[in-house]
Amino acid sequence: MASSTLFHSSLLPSHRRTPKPTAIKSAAASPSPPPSPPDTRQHHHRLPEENIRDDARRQRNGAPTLTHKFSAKYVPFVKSQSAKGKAEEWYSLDEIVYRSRSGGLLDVEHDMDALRQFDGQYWRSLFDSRVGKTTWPYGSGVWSKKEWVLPEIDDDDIVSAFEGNSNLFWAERFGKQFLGMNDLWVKHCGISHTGSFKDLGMTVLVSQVNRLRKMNRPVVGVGCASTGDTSAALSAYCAAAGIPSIVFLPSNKISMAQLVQPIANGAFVLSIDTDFDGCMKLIREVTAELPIYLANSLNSLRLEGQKTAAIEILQQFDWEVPDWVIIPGGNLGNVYAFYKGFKMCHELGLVDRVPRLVCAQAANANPLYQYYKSGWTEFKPVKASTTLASAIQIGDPVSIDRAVVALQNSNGIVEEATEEELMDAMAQADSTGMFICPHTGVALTALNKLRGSGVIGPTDRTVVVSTAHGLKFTQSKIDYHSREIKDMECRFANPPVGVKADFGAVMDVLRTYLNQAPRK
Ligand SMILES: Cc1ncc(COP(=O)(O)O)c(C=O)c1O
Ligand SMILES: N[C@@H](CCOP(=O)(O)O)C(=O)O
Repeated sequence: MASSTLFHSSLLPSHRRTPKPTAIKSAAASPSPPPSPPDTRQHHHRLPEENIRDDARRQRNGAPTLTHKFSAKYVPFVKSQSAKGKAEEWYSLDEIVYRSRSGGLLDVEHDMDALRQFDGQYWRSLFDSRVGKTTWPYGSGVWSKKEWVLPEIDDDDIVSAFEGNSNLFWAERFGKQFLGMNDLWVKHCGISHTGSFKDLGMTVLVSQVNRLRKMNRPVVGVGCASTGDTSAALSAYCAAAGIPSIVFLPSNKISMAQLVQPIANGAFVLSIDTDFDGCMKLIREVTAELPIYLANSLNSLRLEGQKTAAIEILQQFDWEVPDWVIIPGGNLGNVYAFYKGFKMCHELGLVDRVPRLVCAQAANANPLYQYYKSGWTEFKPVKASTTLASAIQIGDPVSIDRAVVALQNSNGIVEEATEEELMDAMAQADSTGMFICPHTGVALTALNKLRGSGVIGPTDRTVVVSTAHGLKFTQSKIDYHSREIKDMECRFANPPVGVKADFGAVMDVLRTYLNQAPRK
């Protein structure tokens, strides 16, 4: 599935458009510029054996020495952001560590003072200058923000499929017809190399593993537990770099399209007779014993890549902040990644606020929703029941604390969707030209409910994050359109009509159809 970049600013109401930034902060005010993108125009006489990495290397060698250094490190994740101070406990990103001394989560902390030496206009212009190029590694939507992601990694160590730069789709008809909205957008993170947003995080994690292996650190392979998308991304990026990957999958709980991805990419696939939470427990135990690097979002490196989708949304709106961003949640790393991306843009002066976040869960796997409804008083993991949104069938999310920070600091909301609601929402969206996954159906249901209650207004600029490609979940669509889902009316089913190979019979069904078909 090819990634595409569509900037729809010309479609926006004119009051929503802002002029493109032109100048960067004056040299006198800045100590020294961060790396700017290589000018590939000088290098169209590439030797036959050379490639884009060579172009980038040559460009670096000719560049003036940079006195300015950006850096990042692991620090313990703190729930109360106001309690954030100078962390006494920290780790280099070259260490293999997933938990703080007290057993809590870690976070990647950037040297914000160094980044702050450059103003928001500078960063906006730098990021904008890299969009749509093939320059290594900036052709990737993730690595086009390299200074904010993994500033210290050598470009040669990066493993990238030029992920990101995904389409921000103006859902004109869906918004108008089903929600009475005129400014609804769908960020298609699933139109990506392996068909989900996981590519954004995996390029970062596998690149860092590549670096660690070159440094002779003990990493024999990379492993994850998965509901199908993390495993697909992990196996593809590892295969590209020649690194062994090991995936733990709950048997019979992921789609066929997802299962075949790691198999085809040469991963060592374990199909385990448990659910995702059981696989997650096992991979944590295994990675504590063996030199297998943990690739789930418990590993905070992943979120550094995933946060770039938030930055990209702002960029695609010419750095205007949408009112709402709605994200389906399972293991709950992504909602925090979005928050982090928005917060960095705010703190570094690219935008003036963060949008309100909504996290949407399947009612059959809703521990965050229940926690939210309790007024954040009591978190209880649940036993997740079967849901057609199978990638978020998770009852004990590892990033629960991160999600709470993201929601509390963005005046956020948590919503839930029943099986019927999420499938109907998916079918309605598909009927307007999309082809979304059931998880995006969960997010659209949340939007529907918040529109219904008036919390989201008709003109609010709203972005729904679509997390995976619909082609990964065709069986659920087939079952819906065949009305073969137990206890579900399948109101918007559109089954094919069987007809004899006979002109009269074909004409009869066409006449009936044309008499009933809605006219525009
Ligand atoms: C397609 C899809 N959507 C949404 C999610 C939820 O993301 P997170 O686990 O970061 O909450 C996942 C994975 O969990 C997923 O694979
Ligand atoms: N949906 C995920 C579940 C695991 O999430 P992760 O972000 O912690 O890796 C998957 O596809 O496996």
